Amino acid sequence: MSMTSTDDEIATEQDTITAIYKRFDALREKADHRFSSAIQPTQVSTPGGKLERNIRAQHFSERAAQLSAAEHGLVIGRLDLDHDEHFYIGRTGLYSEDYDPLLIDWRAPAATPFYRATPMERLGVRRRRHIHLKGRRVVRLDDDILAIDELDDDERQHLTGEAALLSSLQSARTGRMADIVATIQAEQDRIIRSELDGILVVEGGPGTGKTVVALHRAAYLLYTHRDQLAKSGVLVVGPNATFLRYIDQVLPGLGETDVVLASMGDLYPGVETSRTDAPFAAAVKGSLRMADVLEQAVTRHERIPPGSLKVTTDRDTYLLDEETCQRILDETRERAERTRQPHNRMRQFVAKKVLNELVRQEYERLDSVLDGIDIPLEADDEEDRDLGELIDQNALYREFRTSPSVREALDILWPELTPQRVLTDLYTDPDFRAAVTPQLSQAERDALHRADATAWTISDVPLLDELATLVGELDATINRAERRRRQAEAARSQHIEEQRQLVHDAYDVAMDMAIDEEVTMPVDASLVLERYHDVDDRGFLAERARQDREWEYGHVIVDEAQELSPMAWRLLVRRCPSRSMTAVGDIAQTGAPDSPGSWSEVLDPVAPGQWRRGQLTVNYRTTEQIMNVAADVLAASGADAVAPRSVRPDGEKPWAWQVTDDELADALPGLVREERVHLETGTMAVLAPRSRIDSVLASVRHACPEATTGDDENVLDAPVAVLTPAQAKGLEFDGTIVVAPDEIVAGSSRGYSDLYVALTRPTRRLGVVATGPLPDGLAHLR
Ligand SMILES: Nc1ncnc2c1ncn2[C@@H]1O[C@H](COP(=O)(O)OP(=O)(O)OP(=O)(O)O)[C@@H](O)[C@H]1O
Repeated sequence: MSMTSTDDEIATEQDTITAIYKRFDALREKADHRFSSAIQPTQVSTPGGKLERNIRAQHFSERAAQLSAAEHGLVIGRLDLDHDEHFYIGRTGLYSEDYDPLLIDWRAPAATPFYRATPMERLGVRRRRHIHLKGRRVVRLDDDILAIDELDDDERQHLTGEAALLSSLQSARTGRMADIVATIQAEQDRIIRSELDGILVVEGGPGTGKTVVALHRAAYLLYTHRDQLAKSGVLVVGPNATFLRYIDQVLPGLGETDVVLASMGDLYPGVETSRTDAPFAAAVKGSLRMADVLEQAVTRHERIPPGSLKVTTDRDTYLLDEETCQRILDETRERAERTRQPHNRMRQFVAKKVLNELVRQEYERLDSVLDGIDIPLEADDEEDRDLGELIDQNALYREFRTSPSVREALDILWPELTPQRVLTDLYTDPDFRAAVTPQLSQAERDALHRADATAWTISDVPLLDELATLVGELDATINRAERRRRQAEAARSQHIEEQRQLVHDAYDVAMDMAIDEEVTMPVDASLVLERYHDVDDRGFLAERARQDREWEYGHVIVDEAQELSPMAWRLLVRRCPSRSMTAVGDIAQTGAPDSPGSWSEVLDPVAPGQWRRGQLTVNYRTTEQIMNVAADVLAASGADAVAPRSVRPDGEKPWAWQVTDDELADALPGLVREERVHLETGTMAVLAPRSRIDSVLASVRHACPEATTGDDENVLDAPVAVLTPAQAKGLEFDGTIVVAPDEIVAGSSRGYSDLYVALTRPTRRLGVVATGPLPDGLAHLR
């Protein structure tokens, strides 16, 4: 076996690749064709016929999209096994016309050795070959020979080892994250294929692939647990909109579309925000104590007015004294607790109690008027023959129920609440706030104050969501939903026969699809039915999930998870009660001053005993030279964490430049120009403390007029991005200049973490421009 990619070998592989693409084209054409015929107007008007058409249209459009996503770099490599067997690994699985496997999907169990086999643990692999394609042309082969004992000396000298990985890491960045299916490393593969259940916390320093691995895990889980996840979808939560744009091509590129990408500010339907609070206010809002505060804030709206509550109707005026009100509230709360009903749901119950009381009082009044008639004490007493004959009790109830005065009384005792209203009261009314926050200090209480209560922030989203579960839907919404449910129920029973027919049809469609795609596994008809049945009414899964606060996802992936507050975790667990989650993060990169110091602090309260850890130890982004600088800063910060080891020895020397404050504006354009010359085509960022962003942008624009800041949604496409370290979190650039590192450190109690984040963004070149003393750890750069 030879390890060099001779022209002969390339030519041989080219023949195979050409044959695979030929088959691929045929399948793609078939999917396109099936899609076109599925969307043809049809004569069939039965529900079964429409269903079949919908299923076909959506299925084949998805299949066509999946195939189209797989076209670029369709074949990843080849595994040569013991006993002269071999097969090809690709972005999707393909069968020949005779049902022989042509290409194994990278997520299939059979592909695992491609990522995990090592010379020490060969897993039956003799050679792993990475096939590099340009379009459909084979341009290079990189071989890892694992059966080293069988090699002669000459062959050993040609060992290419990690050539494929290194060439991928050294390529210039585009401003968008790319997939890594060709070069997933063994420790990453273990995390990607880790079981679905429970919360997997993936820890790892900067650049260890936490984000990219989490996204490949989503693709793997959707492939492996399709039946479970296709119905419920996967939610990926990232820190901000720029980050989501940075990663949004990865999953579609892997053929997966049933994924919702959102930041915390998007997770409460109807409120979309990227506004942040001051760090102290954010810390108070994120604290677990807010769960109690919100509960008290809701209870506080259930009020007993001092004195008596007066109800005036056309008939008379009635008084509900304090004792009666108290009894009604006590009984309601007791029932709410027993039946676990939210506040708004109990309003009907309160109304019933109030009406009973009014009817009782009316009977009493009539008793005195109709002297001599035997009046019962309880209005709903069935024994009440004499009075019952005189009064239409139902009419009396109706009369009270529709009285504006009764409604007003109810609004005092048990008002209908919205999450927005409760939070507004908490933020704007100091007396209300003081009453419901006995567990907060005065400073914490004051931090909650806000003049414009509806200027919702990211930290408000978990609070609104928590309140939504405490108050429940409004009556009107419930009634609407109830009406809809009843109509649907009626429609369902009417069409029971048609429904049976649908299942029948779905089964036929499922079988057809199995045959069309030459898959040997039968497709599950009930899954087909569930997945596509209401396509017409409610749109695709991701859209439906995004709009529904009560949607329960099959799996949730959380990036930069170290930044999430305990209240945010409570929201996420509500979105995924099964707690099947992947949380990736690095405590050493935490920016928020009060954020948790350990994973157990945040996860034990929401998922005790249900979470486990995975570790990534190797940095694939940053060169060794740059990582050494970052590691010094990490050590100087006194953090326990150890910086990850870099696999890239190919780096250029980081530099530091000292200027005075006055010189900075003049110096920056020259430095930026020089860096861009070094980088040639690569991407670049200038990272600065928030207070300097405007002035830095102004001077960078002298060198590069298209430079822009993190507030611009096109920042990832700009040749130079001017960002704060917080905005740069999770992103990467070929070159980075860090401005005023001492101010970044002094900016918050987590300033060293921010500097560590800033220093670990570049893939190739790092420069530091200081206007003050260089912080510990950077001193020797000068
Ligand atoms: N196996 C791999 N093959 C090729 N590239 C890889 C591999 N693993 C990681 N990378 C690349 O390394 C870079 C860093 O990955 P990623 O952003 O996922 O790291 P991270 O751990 O999330 O970093 P940070 O915590 O700093 O945001 C990305 O460009 C990613 O594509």
